[in-house]
Amino acid sequence: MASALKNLSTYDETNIPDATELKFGVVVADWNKDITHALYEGCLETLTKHGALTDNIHVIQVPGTFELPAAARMIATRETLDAVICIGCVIKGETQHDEYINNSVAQGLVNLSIATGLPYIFGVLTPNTHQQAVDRAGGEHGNKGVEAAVTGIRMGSLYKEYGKRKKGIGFGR
Ligand SMILES: Nc1c(NC[C@H](O)[C@H](O)[C@H](O)CO)[nH]c(=O)[nH]c1=O
Ligand SMILES: CC(=O)[C@@H](O)COP(=O)(O)O
Repeated sequence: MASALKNLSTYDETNIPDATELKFGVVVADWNKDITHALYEGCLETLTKHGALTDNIHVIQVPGTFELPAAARMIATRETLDAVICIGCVIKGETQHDEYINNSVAQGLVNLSIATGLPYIFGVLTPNTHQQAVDRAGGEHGNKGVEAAVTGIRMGSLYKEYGKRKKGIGFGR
């Protein structure tokens, strides 16, 4: 459903687990900093609103959206996490460069999620114009960072419950 029809900041708050025990990685791209920092603020505010502790939110910055999967994997290797939220904004230019970035990052994060079991959240805007990005980074269509945080909490809670093998049974954490 288009963001114009479903505000990105609107969600059922009765269907959100408590995040107090959850640990998050948050990776933020520097490109389009005005947008990505607004997304990050929305994400952080939502995580803490639902109980996440700031000590359990590990934040790193990368040059661009294309670098999100690699950095997400790095932080997931260094820290014991329940979800990794990736934040970026790729604005269409004159060439197809945006498509290569967006498709690669989306596939890369899905591959990481499936291969490791740990949830990697695609908090990336892929607008045609800067205004479309503004509208989705706290503007008239809400904040994609809020949506990414809600997804991270829900998926992180599932991972904590179901994603880790019981000790002594097979591989994995
Ligand atoms: N044009 C945008 C980029 N481009 C940079 C790439 O993400 C990457 O850093 C570069 O290709 C080197 O690997 N990145 C964004 O996040 N947003 C853009 O609009
Ligand atoms: C999506 C991008 O990397 C963008 O800056 C590239 O712009 P262009 O396609 O005009 O080179």
